Amino acid sequence: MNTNSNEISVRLTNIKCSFGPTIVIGDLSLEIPKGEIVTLVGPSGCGKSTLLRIIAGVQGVDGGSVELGGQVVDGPRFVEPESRSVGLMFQDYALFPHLNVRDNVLFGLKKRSRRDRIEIATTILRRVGIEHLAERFPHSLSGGEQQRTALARALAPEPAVLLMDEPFSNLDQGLRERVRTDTLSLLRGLGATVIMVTHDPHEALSSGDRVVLMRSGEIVQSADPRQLYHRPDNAYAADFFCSSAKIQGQAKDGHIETALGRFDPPGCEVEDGPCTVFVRPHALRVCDDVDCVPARITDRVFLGDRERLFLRFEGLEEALAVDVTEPMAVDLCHIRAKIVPERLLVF
Ligand SMILES: Nc1ncnc2c1ncn2[C@@H]1O[C@H](COP(=O)(O)OP(=O)(O)OP(=O)(O)O)[C@@H](O)[C@H]1O
Repeated sequence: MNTNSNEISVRLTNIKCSFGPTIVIGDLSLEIPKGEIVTLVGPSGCGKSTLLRIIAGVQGVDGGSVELGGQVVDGPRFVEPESRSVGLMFQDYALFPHLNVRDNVLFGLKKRSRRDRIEIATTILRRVGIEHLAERFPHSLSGGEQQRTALARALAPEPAVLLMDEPFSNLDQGLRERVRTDTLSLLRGLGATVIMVTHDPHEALSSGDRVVLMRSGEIVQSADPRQLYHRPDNAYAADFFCSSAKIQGQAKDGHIETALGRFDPPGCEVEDGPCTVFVRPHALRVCDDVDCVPARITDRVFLGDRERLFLRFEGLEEALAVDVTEPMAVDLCHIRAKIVPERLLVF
């Protein structure tokens, strides 16, 4: 796989797809450079899997065009899935139960000589770290080993783009994080172009070079994970990646007046008038400075490495969450806290 980032590996131009009267993808455009790992995230039914199926060629478009490696594969002309250089990896891995690990990997390499196929399979099994499992059958493998077998099978033909649909969701939490980290570092090392579907906001942020947030068949925002999290374009994107308390504000000359004080949030150009201020847990800090505001603790959730406190401030209906890492007395009822203005979001 190539890592020349100037080349576009996948180009979707104004694509549309409907099932009967239901528009599932409506006028969507997206470019993915070679070597980029993109996570596609959004609520259930927003069209993530349909988009993968369109790129794979198992679903056609009703309008627009799909290009892979500079070649049109759907739109004015249609290229069959088996003639597209696309690797697929599904949530359930779809391994062939009657074939051992090596033969599962060999399956996708039919067009080559037996000797070449064995050499390629051995190399990829080694890269993925399961060479020692080559003779084993899928039913005898752990979830993580099955995941690696499916990954090896998808990568063996050196596809121009690897499409992964919820590839880690079958693994339990502890294993999931480790397998995800290992898989992504392997894919980055190979310079693979990857589109990975997930419905998990944290997985999307931690896995993608770029995160594409979808809603109802459209792209809401496509950005670097940090930008998407810290500077979302709109309230939907802000809420998708982090729950926030919303407080009413009044904007005037770049300042925002709220029940918790007057702030100048950075990078926010809000028109004068009423606005909604999103207060995420990390936009609040427990402290004892003179400008801190007293609050009553209404609820606490112990999370191991931190504790989430819910604070009720005078003049605010909604409790605001804040995370603390220092142990707090269990009978503590009152506390003081203040806003970190640069972490506020205003819409
Ligand atoms: N073959 C089909 N015929 C009719 N409707 C379909 C078909 N495939 C998908 N849909 C509908 O298209 C919409 C998008 O489905 P899709 O599977 O792409 O969503 P998704 O974002 O991947 O959801 P999830 O996260 O739940 O898997 C859904 O409303 C689904 O019911």
